[in-house]
Amino acid sequence: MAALVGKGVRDMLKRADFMTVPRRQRHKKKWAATEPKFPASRLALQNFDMTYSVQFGDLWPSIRVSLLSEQKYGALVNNFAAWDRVSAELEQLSARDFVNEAIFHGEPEPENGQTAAPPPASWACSPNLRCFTFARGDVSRFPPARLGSLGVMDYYLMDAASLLPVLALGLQPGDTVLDLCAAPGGKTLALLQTGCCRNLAANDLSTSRAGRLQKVLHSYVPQDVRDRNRVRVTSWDGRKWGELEGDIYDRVLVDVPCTTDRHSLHEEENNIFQRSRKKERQMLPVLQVQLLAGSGWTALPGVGALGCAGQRSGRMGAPNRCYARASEGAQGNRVLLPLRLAQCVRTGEQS
Ligand SMILES: C[S@@+](CC[C@H](N)C(=O)[O-])C[C@H]1O[C@@H](n2cnc3c(N)ncnc32)[C@H](O)[C@@H]1O
Repeated sequence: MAALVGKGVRDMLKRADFMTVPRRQRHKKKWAATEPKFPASRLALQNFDMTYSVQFGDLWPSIRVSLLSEQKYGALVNNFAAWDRVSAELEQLSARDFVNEAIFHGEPEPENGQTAAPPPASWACSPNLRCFTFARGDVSRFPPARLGSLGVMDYYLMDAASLLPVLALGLQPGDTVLDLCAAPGGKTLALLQTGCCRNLAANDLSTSRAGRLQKVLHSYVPQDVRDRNRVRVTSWDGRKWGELEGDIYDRVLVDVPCTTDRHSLHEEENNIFQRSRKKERQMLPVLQVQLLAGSGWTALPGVGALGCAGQRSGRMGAPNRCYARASEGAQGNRVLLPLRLAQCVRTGEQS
């Protein structure tokens, strides 16, 4: 019928149709058209259901529950405080040091009768990290950290899974370390706790976030240790780090910006799944790869993970992953570790 009616008539009909609509309804219609279809947090969940159900398979429902539940913290013991007293106090709360348990008392019990995969022969964990968590199903909270007798805070509350990249980096005494995307500083602090850093460069593009990182360092690390470890905080664009300093570090942690999944599921404010941030979200994998490249990462034949990060770009948004690069031994072998949420599940904690 549209083909039979001339343009002038169609315009007239449109105008007539418009004029028959009462004023209030007209206004309502316009408002409804500009309103987002659903909240960013719902869009986030939809995205995660599509992406992660494929990536994590049977594990996804339990990860989903944990992401939707209240965050459960781990208490990273500050070795620059009276760590033995702090550990004892945390034990009194019935919390357990999951790092110590995993390293010295073997792998956690495999679930559903599955056999736990043996750790790779080359696996070397960063030493001296102590992080307490409450047992599965125990939703107790840690009291806020306090200033200890040595003038620094007792422990740092963080997502226990955030410790995994630091453990996986396998720091050795005397290492020079770069933390390329460091703020607000949980992992930087953990790197210092190992006691292995001869030099630590902590960088973050955002000056305000780098300021938060400085505050964390001041609250947790004594001045002489900061001086001794030559901790340097910068606010450069990590994509250009290679041009500025070249490849001079033994260990590099690149904790790339990501879809901050828990935040995206719980908060509308500053949510990367807002429609206005679609482009930014789609570009995240590109930024992640640029940061990896900027850190001096060179893709080796057979290392597919770097490509993966790029391929997963637009459709679903960026995968939430931390990448750690470590040079190993004289051959300079590099490992790229896509640390997935599944690993948090293996620690027996909610991520
Ligand atoms: C996942 S957060 C890092 C969290 C931090 N590692 C921690 O454990 O507390 C990613 C960080 O990357 C920073 N960032 C984004 N683009 C960057 C760039 N081009 N160069 C350096 N840092 C960047 C963001 O400001 C953000 O603080």
